[in-house]
Amino acid sequence: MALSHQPTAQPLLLTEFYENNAYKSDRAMSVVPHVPQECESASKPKEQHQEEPKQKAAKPKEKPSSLCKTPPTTIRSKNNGAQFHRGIFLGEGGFARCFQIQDENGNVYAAKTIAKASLTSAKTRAKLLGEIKVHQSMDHPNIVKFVECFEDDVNVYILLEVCSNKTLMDMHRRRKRFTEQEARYFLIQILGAVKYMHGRRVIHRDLKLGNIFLDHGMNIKIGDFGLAALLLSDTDRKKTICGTPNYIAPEVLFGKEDGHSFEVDLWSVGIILYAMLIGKPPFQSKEVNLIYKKIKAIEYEFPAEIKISPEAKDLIQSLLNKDPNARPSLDQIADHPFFHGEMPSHLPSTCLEGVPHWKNLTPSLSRRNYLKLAAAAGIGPGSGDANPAPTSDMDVRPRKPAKILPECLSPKVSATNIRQLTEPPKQAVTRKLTAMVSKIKESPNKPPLRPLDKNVVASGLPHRSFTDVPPKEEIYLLRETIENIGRGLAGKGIIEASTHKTIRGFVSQWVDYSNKYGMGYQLADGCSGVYFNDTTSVVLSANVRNFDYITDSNKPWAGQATYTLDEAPQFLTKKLYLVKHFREYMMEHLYIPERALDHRDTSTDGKLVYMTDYLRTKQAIMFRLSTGEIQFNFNDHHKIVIGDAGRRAKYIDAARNSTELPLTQLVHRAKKISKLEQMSGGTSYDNDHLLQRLEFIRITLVGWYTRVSAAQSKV
Ligand SMILES: Nc1ncnc2c1ncn2[C@@H]1O[C@H](COP(=O)(O)OP(=O)(O)OP(=O)(O)O)[C@@H](O)[C@H]1O
Repeated sequence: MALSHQPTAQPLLLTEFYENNAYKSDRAMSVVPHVPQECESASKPKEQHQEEPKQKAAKPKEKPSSLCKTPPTTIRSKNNGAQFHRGIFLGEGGFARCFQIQDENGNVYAAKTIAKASLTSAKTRAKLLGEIKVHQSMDHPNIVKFVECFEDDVNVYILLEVCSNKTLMDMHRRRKRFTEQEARYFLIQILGAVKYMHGRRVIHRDLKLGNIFLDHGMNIKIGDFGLAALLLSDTDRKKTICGTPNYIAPEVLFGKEDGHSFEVDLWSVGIILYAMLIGKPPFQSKEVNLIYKKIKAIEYEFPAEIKISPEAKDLIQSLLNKDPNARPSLDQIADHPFFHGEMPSHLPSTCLEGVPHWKNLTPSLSRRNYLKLAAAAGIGPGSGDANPAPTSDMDVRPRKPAKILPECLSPKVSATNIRQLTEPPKQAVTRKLTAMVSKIKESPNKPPLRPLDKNVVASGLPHRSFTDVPPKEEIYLLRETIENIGRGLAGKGIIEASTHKTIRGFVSQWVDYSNKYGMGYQLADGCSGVYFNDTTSVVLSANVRNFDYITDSNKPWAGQATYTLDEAPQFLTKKLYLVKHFREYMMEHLYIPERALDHRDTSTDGKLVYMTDYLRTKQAIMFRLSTGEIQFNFNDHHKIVIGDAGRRAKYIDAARNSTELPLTQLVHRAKKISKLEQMSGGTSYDNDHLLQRLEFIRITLVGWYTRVSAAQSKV
């Protein structure tokens, strides 16, 4: 029976099982066990800018997250029977693995997945329940949205909004330092979120670059409430020593008697600002005990070689004050002269990779941007008192209606129960196959998403030449399977289920220089591009006046920014040069009159079409385009483009005769030709091998789908 958690008249109490009790989880080293007052414990941190130096560990312990196996493609909630389609792997922490997940309405979420096998202790379960309850009660534009949580036989899933640009830590690793404009932009949103939390009496206690996520629009989303604490009253103090060494406030480490309160988050904000501008946290050291010694003595410096404004220095110094009560309040921080500097209205996703440049950020425009951002985050002028305390218990109860929480988190569940729950059902594989087959029989229009060809599943690569005639029993599945794979890939965010009913993109020429740079191509609309080996792309418009730069080209969260050639950022000089070079080469050596084919201009929505992936096999080369279309160029110059998630096809024969039609019709035509071939004694009727080509496409897509799935589940 599911355990229902009704809101009670009591304030939400974050389970404090670890108060005065060292928390021994390996989880991301966010908790420092038994930090001695004089810091005698020593351990070896990571070499560079580590957020989480290693604890003193007598024997290496497996991370609880390693118990979390990749969930099945279709996840069924035990709570209400809802089904979700599992997508790509997003990341791993100490406790959880995170996957993209899609519900039946097509909504995509990040599913923080925790293996039930890692929840054998009552403390761990209580801790997770605490995290869920606190996070569930949060509703702020700069806090990761909590959607719901549920369980299946093996895992607990926490559904969150997807933060497609990962964390500030990931961006920091690539960039090393941020500009003051970026730091200002991020900081105002962080302050707004922290003010909101504190207003609801929640201390985060683990604010750090790695727990600050970025959504697709480069907006801050604070996440991971695993160490959050709720203060029950104004005089309530917390005494647990917890946090991440580089970010931990002195009163947490050394104020055991007095405990700590909201101000620990302000300290972490100071560390975050320093790290964003200087490139590493202020007290970083190779030894954890040295970090603590430096924190105790507030021993840090501003390296002379790194230029930062006196306002930034002043703000950092005021936040890194040993006396928690002397630290400025959140609204005072937002009012600091540091925020009088240049403030952009938004950040382009290209700043994930390189230093952005702004033109004309005048003081009045910056002020307007600041006011707008501050208002949206609920901080700064006119946003009310700093840290408004809730006046009644109501304020700290979950906002959302009562939810059914995972049964396995009930205090009544024992470790043995959990183990029983997590044991894999016997003969699961056989059952899955049987179910798959009967599903095909019962519902020929809705075959399952799994590949059907066992050899392909095993090798992940096509194993047949397209001139082989496919076995009869496979033919009837052809259309359904292509459509199906299309849908599967669309579900994984790999191709779009297009709203365009016609095929738009078409690669007219290509040059494979992937041993050094990448795949160069020219599209039928006259644009030229290179898919670089680092998965970024640059596409040049047909008139060679502007270009688009794409990060993570092969990912659903690819970032695309447009520049004119005159304003090309410096970090793109080399890539731009290569694109022009490839273009000239293709124009000079490869020009073939493919453009005579009737292709529409694909760049009408302002963004240029680009290649998102490619695959070469012995018989064909396959290109995937940002329009969601997949093009197959066979070695004998026949081409087939599959679009609209497998519902539409364009067929171009060797003489460049082009036909575009629903895939069903192409399959029908192919079957007819095949029949005629058989009637004419098995010899080729028109040399098109159309059915075989489609079968080749099906198998390649199956193989590709399998490889992508395997790569995404490689954990
Ligand atoms: N909302 C999200 N959107 C995108 N990716 C996410 C999201 N939440 C988590 N991730 C990814 O999953 C990883 C693990 O998540 P998270 O850090 O919350 O797990 P954890 O085990 O609780 O972490 P920790 O060890 O810090 O306690 C993150 O580092 C990130 O890469």
